[in-house]
Amino acid sequence: MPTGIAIALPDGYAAFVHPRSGLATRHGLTVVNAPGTVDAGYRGEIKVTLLNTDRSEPITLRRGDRIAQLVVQKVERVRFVEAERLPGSHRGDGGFGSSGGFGGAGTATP
Ligand SMILES: O=c1ccn([C@H]2C[C@H](O)[C@@H](COP(=O)(O)OP(=O)(O)OP(=O)(O)O)O2)c(=O)[nH]1
Repeated sequence: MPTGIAIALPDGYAAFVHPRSGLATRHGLTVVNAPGTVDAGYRGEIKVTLLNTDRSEPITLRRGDRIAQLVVQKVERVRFVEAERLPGSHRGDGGFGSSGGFGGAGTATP
């Protein structure tokens, strides 16, 4: 969805295109690539990749509708350093779902 908006962010910042909770909750409308990343050097039009997840109800959008929200944040520049091993942590290498927290069928954890 075109927005008609172009911005020039200072170096060291990025903007993130987030869905709006109200549209998501009431209409199932979300942003596919949420959050969309707008790089500091980008000078084109900001576009919003909307997805209507409601398979039964179409949604009509009109010019001026507030379809997303833009969050501007400072971002760190990092330098990666190769290491033989990483410092320990409570989680360790436990991956997706390893910390529990929901009672999916047959996967209950104490
Ligand atoms: O929701 C979004 C996400 C990105 N952009 C614009 C700004 C961003 O700077 C540019 C590229 O986005 P991104 O870096 O996510 O794209 P990519 O798929 O990694 O390709 P590339 O960086 O090669 O363009 O597209 C939008 O307008 N809306």
